[in-house]
Amino acid sequence: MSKSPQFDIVIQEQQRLTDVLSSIEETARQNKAKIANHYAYTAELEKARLDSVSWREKNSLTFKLIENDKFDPAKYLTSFQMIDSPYFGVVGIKDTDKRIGAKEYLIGKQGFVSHDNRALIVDWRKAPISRFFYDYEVGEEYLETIQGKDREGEITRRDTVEIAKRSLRRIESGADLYELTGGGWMKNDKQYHTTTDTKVANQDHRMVDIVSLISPDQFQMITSEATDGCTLITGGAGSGKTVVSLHRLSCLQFNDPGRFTPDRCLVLMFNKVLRNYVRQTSSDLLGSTRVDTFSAWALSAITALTGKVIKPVITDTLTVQKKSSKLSGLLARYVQEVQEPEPIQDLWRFYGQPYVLEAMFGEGENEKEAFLGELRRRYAVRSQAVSFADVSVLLRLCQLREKEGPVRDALGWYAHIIVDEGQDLSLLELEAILAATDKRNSITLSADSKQKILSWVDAADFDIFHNNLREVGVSNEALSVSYRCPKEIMALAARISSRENEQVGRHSGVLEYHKAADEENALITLRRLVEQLVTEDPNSLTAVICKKKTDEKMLHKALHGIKGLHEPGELTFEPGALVTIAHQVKGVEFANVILYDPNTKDFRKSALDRNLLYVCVTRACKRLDIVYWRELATGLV
Ligand SMILES: Nc1ncnc2c1ncn2[C@@H]1O[C@H](COP(=O)(O)OP(=O)(O)OP(=O)(O)O)[C@@H](O)[C@H]1O
Repeated sequence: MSKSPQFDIVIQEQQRLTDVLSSIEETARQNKAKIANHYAYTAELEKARLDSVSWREKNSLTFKLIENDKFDPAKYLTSFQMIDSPYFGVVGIKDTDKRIGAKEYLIGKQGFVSHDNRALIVDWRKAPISRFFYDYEVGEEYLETIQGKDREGEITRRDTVEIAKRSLRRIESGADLYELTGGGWMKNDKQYHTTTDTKVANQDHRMVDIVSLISPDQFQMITSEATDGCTLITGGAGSGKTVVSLHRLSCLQFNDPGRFTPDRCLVLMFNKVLRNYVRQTSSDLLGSTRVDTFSAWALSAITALTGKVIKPVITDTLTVQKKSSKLSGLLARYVQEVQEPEPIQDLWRFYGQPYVLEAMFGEGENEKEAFLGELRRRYAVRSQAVSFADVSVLLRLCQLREKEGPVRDALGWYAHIIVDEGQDLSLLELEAILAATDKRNSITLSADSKQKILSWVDAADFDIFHNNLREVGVSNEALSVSYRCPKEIMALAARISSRENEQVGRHSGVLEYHKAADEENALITLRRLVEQLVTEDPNSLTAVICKKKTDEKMLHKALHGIKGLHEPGELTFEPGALVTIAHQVKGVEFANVILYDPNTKDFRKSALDRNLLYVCVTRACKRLDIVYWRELATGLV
């Protein structure tokens, strides 16, 4: 039997892991014993107090119990949760200070101090030390201030290790990759390992954390000291805006837990699909912090402000008018001039003001009259029929009416809010979010103007809000490398978006066009492709994306019976294949995307359609297939 080769680095790292694991176990054992001793002593004191007949002795024992409780080891001995995968990074330094000299740090998702008081693992959020890992290359000289002292030296090592179920699986060291395979440890050249590879291996296609992969510019944004005011993160599709925002909040919570408690933090996502996509990772990074859609949060904020539970009806023909930025200033004027105690009646009266009607309809006298008539009817019958478009107006109105100060979950409350996909929020929505933060207005806002896809939101709103943010302070950060899509797909995306500075992806993938003679043949091609992709790699996830809801149903029928095809309805991120529409996929990603029939009628030359096309093609992590039978939309040819 041939023996697998022995690599020194693997032997050393295995030994290190064994030492760290036994130290973690010994520390846990000793901590448990300390806690048990403490409780035994407490029980002894309590019994003695109960048995005592002298009040003087009872008092003395009560005092002892109070003192004893102050030193309860359970309060300060936090248990180490990451034993299966205790660290992911090894960084070596050679410090010019001889007392420090050569030293290696292990970087993990939780810090660990052993029973004999050695800091064995450093939490990745402890910036001064973890910066050695994230910010420097091997051979680079560093100059850092750590605990008030300037430190100089050279980085001697920067390796990434993968440990699963307490065993070492992989080491990336410089250009070398050591990997445990079925046949033992192998050494290969390092290849670009995408987060999709991790998803395929885990058979779970929701967002994965990137702590071991964070780039230097991402690390700077994540650990930025600007904790007050707004941090605006811009960047093209797949540049890491969402993951950077989530990791940034995780850092804030770690470094200032008293201020950024989970109940004072909020993460707002574009839609339910994106919320479900990030939830697992966000709860690992952010604990019980609420992650929700804007609408769900806004409804609960209205309840917090008014005590009313609102159930919006979906259809509203006046969405564009109700999302108009002009309403923002008019709400402030109305609140000054009119008093109306019932919140929804207040909303109908607001819309009925002449200056509001003017702003909503301009010269359109007939529309004004019709709307006014409807408002009078609603006011008379005390109608509660609020639409989704009314929600942000109502929320802002309730916030402006509130005079008492902070209201939990609704006004002046949050220490930090993350807003993802900010370009698709209206001015009123953005203002409501800002008003929900406390005096320090701490927000991370991510946005990409080339991914604005909602027709009822005015593109100028985001710029107005950005301009207004100057009052609370705004720092602008830009991400420029796309991590999601392969080169070929990014080159196509850059053509669609006409984005000159779009940096092409770092890895290669597949981009293929499949022209069919007619719809029937296009469906045959589609079926063949889906079958092929699902069979070739049953652990990956393929999304078939079309423009219209009616096509979604038709495609589902055409693919019926394929093994691994997801049921229609809410998207899940299990392996297999799914059919969805373009508007659902913003913010999420799939290993393979098949874009079905992106023709010139469905994707016209308008900016919105171009943006939607850009969103569709940039969802693909490995492979993009375009199946078509009509004239291809501009940008795709
Ligand atoms: N430094 C990195 N190294 C490797 N992968 C990364 C890195 N940063 C982000 N990624 C991966 O790139 C993908 C895109 O990240 P993310 O969804 O945060 O981008 P985004 O800018 O929000 O994209 P979009 O605008 O399309 O929503 C994810 O799979 C993420 O895990």
